[in-house]
Amino acid sequence: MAEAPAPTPAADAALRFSRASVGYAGRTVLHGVDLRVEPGQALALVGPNGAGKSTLIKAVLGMAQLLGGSLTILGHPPAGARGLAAYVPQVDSLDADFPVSAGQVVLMGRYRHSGWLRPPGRADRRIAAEALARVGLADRARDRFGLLSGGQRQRVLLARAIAAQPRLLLLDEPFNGLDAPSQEEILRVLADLRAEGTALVVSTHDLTIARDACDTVCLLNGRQYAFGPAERTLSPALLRETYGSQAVELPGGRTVLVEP
Ligand SMILES: Nc1ncnc2c1ncn2[C@@H]1O[C@H](COP(=O)(O)OP(=O)(O)OP(=O)(O)O)[C@@H](O)[C@H]1O
Repeated sequence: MAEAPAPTPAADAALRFSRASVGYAGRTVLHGVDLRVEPGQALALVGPNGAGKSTLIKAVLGMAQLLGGSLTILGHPPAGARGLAAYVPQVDSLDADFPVSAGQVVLMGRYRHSGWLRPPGRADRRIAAEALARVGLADRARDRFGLLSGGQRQRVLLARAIAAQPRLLLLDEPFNGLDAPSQEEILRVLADLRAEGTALVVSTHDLTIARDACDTVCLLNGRQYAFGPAERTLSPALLRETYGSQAVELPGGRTVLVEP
């Protein structure tokens, strides 16, 4: 009798939260997080200010505490996932006066490969130069980072993360205050990275980007309100539940977010 084939173990998700609570100094700021992102998929984190979007991203990076449940990155806990994930911070969270060139910022993305004490080698410099070219800024390597436009600085930060060659890329409001060309350039690069199998987590207030550029959406406001395909999750009813009166439904069924 032919032997039954051994069951194939399910491939590890790029990111998985199971009934997770996260916070700081023992205090939970976000609970009930249950989601999964597959390689090559993009997840949008959507919720009002203070909802916990950045905290969820920081938990993946080991910068916020996991206070309950579980969290794995390609099957590893955050402490064992060094090098698998890279982070693109909000551009206005960085000191623009920091006296470094755009090329030097991107090269920082290679330090986890070369180590902080060893100077980056030729291969590191080539990978960093390719990353800068990928975001359309090959000719700006020598420009001072702080003198670039906000959109260009955001693209340099994306290049720094790409240079780290991550399997999971986390972006904290990458489109905030960006000019249209920079936004389009970033969306194009993100689509290419997904096609190569990189998983993305993007926090955003932009419902159009969440719907058009992401497969799944997680609605957050101190807890997870919904997680699932973008077209189902971005419904007027779920947005109103998450945002309260900040979510306004327009004639035609479109929902927009307004400041309180
Ligand atoms: N380092 C920290 N220590 C303690 N509490 C923090 C820390 N960072 C954020 N918080 C708190 O955690 C909660 C969630 O904040 P978080 O920055 O994750 O929200 P967010 O959804 O990213 O908001 P925004 O859209 O305004 O960036 C807030 O109440 C905030 O005050």
